[in-house]
Amino acid sequence: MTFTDNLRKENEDIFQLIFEHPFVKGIGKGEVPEEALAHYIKADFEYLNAFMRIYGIALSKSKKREDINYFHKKINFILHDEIHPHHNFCDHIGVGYEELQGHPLPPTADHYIKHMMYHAQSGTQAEILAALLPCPWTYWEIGLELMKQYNPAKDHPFYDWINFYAGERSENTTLELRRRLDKLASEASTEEQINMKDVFKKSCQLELKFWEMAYICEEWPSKRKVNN
Ligand SMILES: Cc1ncc(C[n+]2csc(CCO)c2C)c(N)n1
Repeated sequence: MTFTDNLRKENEDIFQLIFEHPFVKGIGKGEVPEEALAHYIKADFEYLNAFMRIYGIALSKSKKREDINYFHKKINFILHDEIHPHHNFCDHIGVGYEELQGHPLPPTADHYIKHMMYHAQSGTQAEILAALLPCPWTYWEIGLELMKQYNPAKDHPFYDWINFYAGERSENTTLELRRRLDKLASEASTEEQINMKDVFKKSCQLELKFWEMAYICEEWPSKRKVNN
């Protein structure tokens, strides 16, 4: 069993909670409240910006040309392809993508981004990849799960979203990141491996909390909101 096989096994409970989350199930059923979709896009646009910056930090810590090329390509993929699923949600609610950009981050998205950013700034390449991997991995498996359970037809409102994440490129992103993390783990000390496991688990937990954040339209507390 590889290091990342073990990571997956140790976090089976969180993966299941993600598949069972009402937002995720709602994508499968084609029924997600409009406010939840808008809240998700507002936070996720900023999340993608942060993700690219973190790839940029990983790039700046790379010694090999091949690694520099890898992170460069991954930034490009987010810029030009990862936005398609966002457009699917925006089109469904009839709101322009630009309207949902530049909003402040709700608490959970802020926490998730700062968690990744902390490990990117202070950690080894292995630690950075451990923080990033749950992002593509949980989405790929969500895509597969929704495909299996709902087998959406072309007229399903989230056909594009589900097909994007169940597809080959989503699989390749996950498998490539796993391969890289497995290699780094094989060269890491036991202490470093324990740290990588903790970082990976926290990102899985924050993936779950991100869905919940969007579903409940989580906001920072303020007097105005408490009073009315
Ligand atoms: C909270 C959150 N988690 C994961 C994704 C999906 N995602 C974002 S960037 C990327 C590519 C990684 O190379 C993938 C799969 C998302 N949109 N939002």
